[in-house]
Amino acid sequence: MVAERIDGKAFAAELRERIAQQVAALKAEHDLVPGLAVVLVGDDPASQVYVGSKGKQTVAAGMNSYEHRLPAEATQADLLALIGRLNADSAVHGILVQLPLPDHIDETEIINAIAVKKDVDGFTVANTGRLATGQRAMVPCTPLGCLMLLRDRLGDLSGLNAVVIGRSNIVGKPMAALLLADNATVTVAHSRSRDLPAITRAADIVVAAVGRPGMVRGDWVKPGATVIDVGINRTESGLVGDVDYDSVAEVAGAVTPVPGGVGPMTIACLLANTLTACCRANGLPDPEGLTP
Ligand SMILES: NC(=O)C1=CN([C@@H]2O[C@H](COP(=O)(O)OP(=O)(O)OC[C@H]3O[C@@H](n4cnc5c(N)ncnc54)[C@H](OP(=O)(O)O)[C@@H]3O)[C@@H](O)[C@H]2O)C=CC1
Ligand SMILES: Nc1nc(=O)c2c([nH]1)NC[C@@H]1CN(c3ccc(C(=O)N[C@@H](CCC(=O)O)C(=O)O)cc3)C=[N+]21
Repeated sequence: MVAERIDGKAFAAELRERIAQQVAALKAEHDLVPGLAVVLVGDDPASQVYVGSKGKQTVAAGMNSYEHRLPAEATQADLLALIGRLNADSAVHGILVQLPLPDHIDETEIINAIAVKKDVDGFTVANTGRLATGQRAMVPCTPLGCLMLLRDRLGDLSGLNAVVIGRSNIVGKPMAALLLADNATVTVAHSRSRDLPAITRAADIVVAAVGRPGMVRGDWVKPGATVIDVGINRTESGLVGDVDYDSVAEVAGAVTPVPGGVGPMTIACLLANTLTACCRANGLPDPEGLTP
């Protein structure tokens, strides 16, 4: 058996097309243009690439993009002042502070300074708590993108066994919260988990968000399972995920590639969240099909 290759790149392109149509309607009917501010501190090359493609795709969807690049030496006070200005700017509906931040910056304080309604990453403690308790939240982009791919392939997730490998605040934990809200039976594995291959072999859904190239292999996977690879690892042989694609594809029912899987969905969901934030800021209903 050869697994279906889940084409996240194509799915993301369709999603961006739908978003562009809804953005055009918002402009025509309400004279509103969603605005996304992206803050980048320092000159990390990977972050530069992401921020660049976020800006381009934001504009391509008909929204306004505001880029704020600060030097690596920027202080906590500089960043807090910038976020304060963006919070008060009515043209800005979404704010994203690219992570990681330099070591001298208190990341938690910066994230929680973002207005909850403009927190398009869903990283503030308020949105995290809202997601965990089933209240209307801004949902982190990467897990939201993974959920869309899973629902598209599997339909109703009720009762399925899902294993999330990784428990970070930005991927693993919100992924687990979304799967639980969709009535999956959720296991969260991490570096202290014992016998990970046995845990994943019981799963109908595996989401790997670890940062270890090729960790999940074919003999870790239940035949027919759906495997979502969040990992982005830069190696000598190029960009690879946390899943050993070739061996997993011999066993799984479907698997996302890297590149071309979850990554493009992350950026499309950032645009989705920016549109959602703009609608909510103006008392309009949530856009169709872009929220969980
Ligand atoms: N495609 C996309 O859009 C995105 C991709 N990424 C990528 O996803 C990956 C994960 O990112 P992120 O969540 O931020 O990473 P973190 O480093 O914050 O978290 C990694 C998690 O993996 C766990 N882990 C580490 N080693 C093992 C192991 N041997 N066995 C089991 N679990 C292990 C850690 O466990 P413990 O908690 O015990 O330390 C931790 O919970 C990275 O490759 C990152 O680049 C991230 C964001 C977006
Ligand atoms: N505040 C914040 N929010 C984030 O969402 C955030 C962040 N900080 N810091 C870094 C991580 C990582 N991340 C990715 C986005 C797109 C791709 C992506 O488009 N990847 C392409 C390949 C890109 C390439 O070739 O490098 C793909 O997988 O096909 C990957 C990773 C968002 N992150």
